[in-house]
Amino acid sequence: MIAIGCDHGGLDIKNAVIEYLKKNGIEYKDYGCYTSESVDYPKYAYKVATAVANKEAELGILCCGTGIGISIAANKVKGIRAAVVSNEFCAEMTRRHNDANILCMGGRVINEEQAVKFADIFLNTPFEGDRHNRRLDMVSAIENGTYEDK
Ligand SMILES: O=C(CO)[C@H](O)[C@H](O)COP(=O)(O)O
Repeated sequence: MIAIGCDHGGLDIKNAVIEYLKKNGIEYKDYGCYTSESVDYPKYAYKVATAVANKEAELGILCCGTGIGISIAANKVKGIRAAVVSNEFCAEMTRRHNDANILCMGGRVINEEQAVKFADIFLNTPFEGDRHNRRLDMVSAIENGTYEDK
């Protein structure tokens, strides 16, 4: 299951991605928001990030105006690696190298077609493992307060 959410700035691209998920028979849960009324992005970041961190969802997608605020908020949840993406290369590499578990995009930065393309790449690209595991272990150690700078 894919967890998806947005604020008012990301609503249109989120809806475009939802259409893509439906067309491709990909199971998803939409955590809101659902209208263009102004809302606060941390609320939706928290809902999607906790669903991913608790393994209720395999991956998440979050959209706000820039993708930045909602990624900052999502990354406060332990175990989350949320990445803002605005090109195809980064959509691919954040899965291959960073094992990102939430894709963040900005509705004031990219269009609906790009959002669907980046989501498609993100959802279909595997993590490469190998040397990247060592680096992600270091990231986890920073998160857990056990990192030793030597
Ligand atoms: O991009 C965002 C956060 O990074 C928000 O969507 C943006 O800040 C909302 O702005 P406004 O309240 O002016 O519509």
